[in-house]
Amino acid sequence: MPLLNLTDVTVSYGQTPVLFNVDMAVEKGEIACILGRNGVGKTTLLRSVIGLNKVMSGSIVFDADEITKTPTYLRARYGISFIPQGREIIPYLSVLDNLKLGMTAAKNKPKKISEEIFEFFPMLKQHLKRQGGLLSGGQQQQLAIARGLLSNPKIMLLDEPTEGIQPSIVQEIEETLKRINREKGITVVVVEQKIDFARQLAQKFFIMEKGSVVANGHTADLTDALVHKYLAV
Ligand SMILES: Nc1ncnc2c1ncn2[C@@H]1O[C@H](COP(=O)(O)OP(=O)(O)OP(=O)(O)O)[C@@H](O)[C@H]1O
Repeated sequence: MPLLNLTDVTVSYGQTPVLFNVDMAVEKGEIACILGRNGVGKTTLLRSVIGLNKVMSGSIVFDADEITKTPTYLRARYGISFIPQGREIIPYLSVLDNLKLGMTAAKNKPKKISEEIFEFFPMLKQHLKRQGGLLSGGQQQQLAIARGLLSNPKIMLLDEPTEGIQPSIVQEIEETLKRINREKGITVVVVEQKIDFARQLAQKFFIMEKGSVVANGHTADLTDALVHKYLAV
């Protein structure tokens, strides 16, 4: 059984439907990417999985539990972590306090930040007392991923983690996500615009167009023809 399974999911903003009959299955331990041009519904899809957008019809099953109507804070406790577009670091809180926010979402709330976090993100240890808003974009993205990891998730959903970030940090983020996946067995779903990053990171892809999944498969089969048809601008 897939870890995350969306069946026939439809989502609207007011009267305007944005996702139509979306089917998507992500297996435990895999890294999947969701691709598509601007405005096709990728963010809405991730927000629906964590419960920030209401599903009008269809079902979302996570780790054998039906969660379609489950409130967001419970989905977080079940093990879904969402790292939003734009990172949403609290600018006036210290790096340490931003990290602690992640722990509040966990099921068994840890008492302190485990050293493991700094093995994945050594940079954060040097900046614990700094205000989150003073970090660079790339550092804030790493803080957002670390905060997401502190909720002790089974799956991490990341919305455009490389947006506006310099290439060397993009590379670092790719390697860290692979390590988190490999060493902790955490399933990863990434919405991405950078095709090369997606190809290198993920084993599986889903392409969306106009609110529907129109192609999916192994990233080895993400051909230039598919990229040209659905992703080229
Ligand atoms: N809060 C909202 N109210 C109304 N419509 C919205 C809202 N948020 C998004 N939309 C619309 O829903 C559609 C899907 O948007 P969404 O942000 O999910 O797409 P996306 O693929 O993530 O785009 P991008 O790559 O630009 O982030 C778009 O037509 C967008 O204008």
